[in-house]
Amino acid sequence: MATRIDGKALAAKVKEEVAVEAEQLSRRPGLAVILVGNDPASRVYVNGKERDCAECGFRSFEHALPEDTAQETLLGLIEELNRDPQVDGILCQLPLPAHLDEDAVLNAIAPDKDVDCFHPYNVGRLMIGDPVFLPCTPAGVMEMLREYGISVRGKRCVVLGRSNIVGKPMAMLLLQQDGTVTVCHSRTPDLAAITRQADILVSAVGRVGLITADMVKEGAVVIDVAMNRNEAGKLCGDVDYEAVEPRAACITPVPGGVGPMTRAMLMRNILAAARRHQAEI
Ligand SMILES: Nc1nc2c(c(=O)[nH]1)N[C@@H](CN(C=O)c1ccc(C(=O)N[C@@H](CCC(=O)O)C(=O)O)cc1)CN2
Repeated sequence: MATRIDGKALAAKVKEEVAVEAEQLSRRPGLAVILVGNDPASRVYVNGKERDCAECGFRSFEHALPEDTAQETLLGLIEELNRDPQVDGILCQLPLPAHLDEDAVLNAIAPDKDVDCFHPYNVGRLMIGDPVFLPCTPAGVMEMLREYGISVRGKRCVVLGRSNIVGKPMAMLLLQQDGTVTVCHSRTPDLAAITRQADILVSAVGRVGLITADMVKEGAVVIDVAMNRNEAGKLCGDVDYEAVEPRAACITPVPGGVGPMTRAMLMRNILAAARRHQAEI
């Protein structure tokens, strides 16, 4: 039977640590959250982040904008928040409505307030191994591996998905801890032949039931980053949990795995931003 990696419990522990450290600061850290439009899932995630902020003793400033918000309006708000000394971190909830230029929006956030670690400057710093912030979802995965005593060094790591938010930075963090990393994507032929070699398998594709038992090596660590809804509308990842669990050494559930860790790592980044801002004054 595999060890179930409990992201919910670990996230609670991380947030408690962040709250204790935040008490040492001379000013409460502040997060500005921008939500454009009416996507119900985004509303749930934003509410969750605001709750996390309260638990950690942070302030949160919500900016909910209508679906038809113009690009210039959004960029104007970000400029204001970049200058606001009460705001340590700025987060623009994704996805944005289709008429908005996501790259231009993310690039407008000041790198020292970019607690999602999406700005090209911060992505570059991550690439060269000198990060300002760690990207929340991949950092959450690394924290889970560390907490459960899973060393990456010398391991064959396979990452499924090549998004800028998860797949690419995930591969980079595994590489920086001396993993031998392969990134697979929609054009990868014979996916199963590669996933079967993985000591650590990270799936971030977004397809229900993608990872079946025959694709997993006996004793592998299986990390499911995806958040899908199955036919019954139930939240699930890419991994067929019931089938894969008996083959794995360790496995993350969905929900209760990587998702809560993403939020906890965001709190760490806000704390780090606030510390830096307060040291500058
Ligand atoms: N600006 C950002 N936008 C988005 C990000 C992000 O990191 N920054 N990631 C995702 C959504 N996301 C955070 O924003 C996120 C999604 C889900 C969870 C989570 O805790 N999931 C729970 C289940 C929640 C539920 O019941 O619906 C779990 O897995 O247990 C956290 C963060 C896209 N946008």
